Amino acid sequence: MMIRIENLSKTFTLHNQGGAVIPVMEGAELTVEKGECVALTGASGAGKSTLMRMIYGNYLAASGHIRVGGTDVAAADPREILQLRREVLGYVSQFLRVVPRVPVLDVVAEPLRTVGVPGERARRRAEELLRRLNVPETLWTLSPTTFSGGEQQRVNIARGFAHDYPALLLDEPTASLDARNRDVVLSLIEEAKARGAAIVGIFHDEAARDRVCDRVVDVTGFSPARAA
Ligand SMILES: Nc1ncnc2c1ncn2[C@@H]1O[C@H](COP(=O)(O)OP(=O)(O)OP(=O)(O)O)[C@@H](O)[C@H]1O
Repeated sequence: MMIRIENLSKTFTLHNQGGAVIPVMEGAELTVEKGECVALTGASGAGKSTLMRMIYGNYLAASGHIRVGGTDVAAADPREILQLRREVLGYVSQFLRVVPRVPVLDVVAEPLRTVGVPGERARRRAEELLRRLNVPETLWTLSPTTFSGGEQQRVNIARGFAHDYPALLLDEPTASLDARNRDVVLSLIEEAKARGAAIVGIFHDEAARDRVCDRVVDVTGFSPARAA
């Protein structure tokens, strides 16, 4: 088991609405084995993004456990969460957070450098991913600030797959990609599974979901309304 969520609950406190406390999740349970990819489903507002943010440690849990490898994210301090994100838990978001003036090659190689991979090897891995994702070589030395949406997304994916994270969160990884690059991303996901990564993702692209996901979990089942 790589990711195990136990009896997880979440409330939001609306400070601008008299401190109203809204329960959004209750008693959530989810286990993702090594090499398994689980898709979160449920209508808009059901809580897919909230669950992903909780696993990544962005949102605090009201109670319960979120075990990723040997760390309980629900109880970890910020330093432990940062270490987990560097080494164990990757997150491919929908959008690249562009750092001004950092060239594409460094953006992609950075997660590898952070875990101690030597410069030359990190650069070769970055080049390999950029080539596979059809990012033209003429762009590699530029900052992605001015890139198109699809180009930025491909840089983002290359960065997210540079280090072989044991656990991965994918937020609509094929959104805004053409058929050819969509296929490359699905292959990267399949390769990550084959080397044993545990993956949780949101896939609105149903054909993509059917191809790479082993299981679908509807987060509607985690909503407190059901228990009430
Ligand atoms: N920071 C927040 N403060 C208050 N309420 C929030 C916050 N984030 C999410 N919510 C509420 O929690 C519920 C779940 O939202 P979430 O974004 O997780 O849904 P989702 O399933 O990802 O939806 P979508 O498919 O539209 O992205 C919604 O009712 C939303 O309004």
